[in-house]
Amino acid sequence: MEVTARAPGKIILAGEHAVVHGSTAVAASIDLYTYVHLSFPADSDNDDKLKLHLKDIDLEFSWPIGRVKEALSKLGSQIPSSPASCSPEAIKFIAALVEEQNIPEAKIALASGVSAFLWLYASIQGYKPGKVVITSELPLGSGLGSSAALCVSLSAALLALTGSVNLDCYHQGWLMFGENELELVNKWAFEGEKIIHGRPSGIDNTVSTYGNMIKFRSGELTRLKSNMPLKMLITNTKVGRNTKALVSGVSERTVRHPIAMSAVFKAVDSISNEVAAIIQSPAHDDSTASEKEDKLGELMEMNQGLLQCMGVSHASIETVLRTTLKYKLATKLTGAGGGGCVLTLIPTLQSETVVDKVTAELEACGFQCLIAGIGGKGLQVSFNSSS
Ligand SMILES: Nc1ncnc2c1ncn2[C@@H]1O[C@H](COP(=O)(O)OP(=O)(O)OP(=O)(O)O)[C@@H](O)[C@H]1O
Ligand SMILES: C[C@@](O)(CCO)CC(=O)[O-]
Ligand SMILES: [Mg+2]
Repeated sequence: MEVTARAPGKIILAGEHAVVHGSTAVAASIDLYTYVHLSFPADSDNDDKLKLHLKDIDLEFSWPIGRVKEALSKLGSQIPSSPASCSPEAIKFIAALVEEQNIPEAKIALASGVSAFLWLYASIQGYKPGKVVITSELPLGSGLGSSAALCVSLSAALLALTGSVNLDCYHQGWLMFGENELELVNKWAFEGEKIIHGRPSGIDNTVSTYGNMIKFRSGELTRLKSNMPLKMLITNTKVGRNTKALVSGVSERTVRHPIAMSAVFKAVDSISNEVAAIIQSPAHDDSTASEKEDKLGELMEMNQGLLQCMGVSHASIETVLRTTLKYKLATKLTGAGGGGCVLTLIPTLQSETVVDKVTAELEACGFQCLIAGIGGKGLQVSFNSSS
């Protein structure tokens, strides 16, 4: 038995960080995916290992399944249908299993992803030998939700082979889960995100699971029906950063300045609600379409100012802002900030020459630009071994 699951990355149009503190945020999936392939050895193989291959990072891990069982079974068994948090005690046992693998120092950021893998695997599949191969089209640790795409695709592949999922409809070899299964995957993915992020709001795993465009507040999801074609230039500053550290930095600032920060979060909440309303409102002609784009651009600039207030901008992000401003284009960071990726709104009537010029100028600074499709499908699985 084998399965492949894929889950998309995301952009946040408004509300990152503030969403951790109860504000509304708006996010959309993008057409870059993380793929997880899960297979079990045949009984005749006599293979008693749990193997993890991070293919594009060129790292392979292997644990005797008895070793995983010895480390984790003292904590009692998990029930696949009841997502549970990884306790601090379990984190310690898992950290020991990861340490045994001697991840090279330059790739040590992957340790939290491998820990999330071990927790999700043992919780959903128990102590069964198996092999997981992961590939990703997303840049890791860059604000495009690589951690959530990993946790969603992994939880889905693991749950798909428990034999208790309903498959909803057929789409070019990729199948979609039913509503109850999506909810279960999303809950497990959130538990994985907790291991990687510390204190996630849940927006990244939710948009990766459900796809399209969503409004999210305090764990509540509202699906948005976009009435606006959106084109965003995504610039990867290639400055490495870590979502966990940035999220805890904002929390520390909130402890130091509770009243000021609460006003900032309230302003972000209003911006996100306005962004959601603009995206959903119909445009009757070209002029209302361009008015909507102007408003959206202005709200993105306002949100960026407030993110700077929270302390999550970065010199590289400011360089992107200055560069795009020369072409009168609105820009904000996306995801946790501190480097990573930045969004620039490209108005539908914008000439290609301007897009080419701004891209060339950004790439001359050493950044990497891409235009991704926005608002596509969320999680999908395939039982076809060739996909
Ligand atoms: N394909 C993958 N394989 C292994 N680990 C991964 C993979 N994708 C993500 N991770 C784990 O997630 C970490 C990056 O997560 P982080 O939340 O910091 O960034 P992000 O999710 O890309 O951005 P953001 O949370 O701002 O959207 C990596 O360092 C690694 O531990
Ligand atoms: C920074 C943050 O708001 C978004 C990261 O993509 C963290 C979270 O919501 O979990
Ligand atoms: Mg993340």
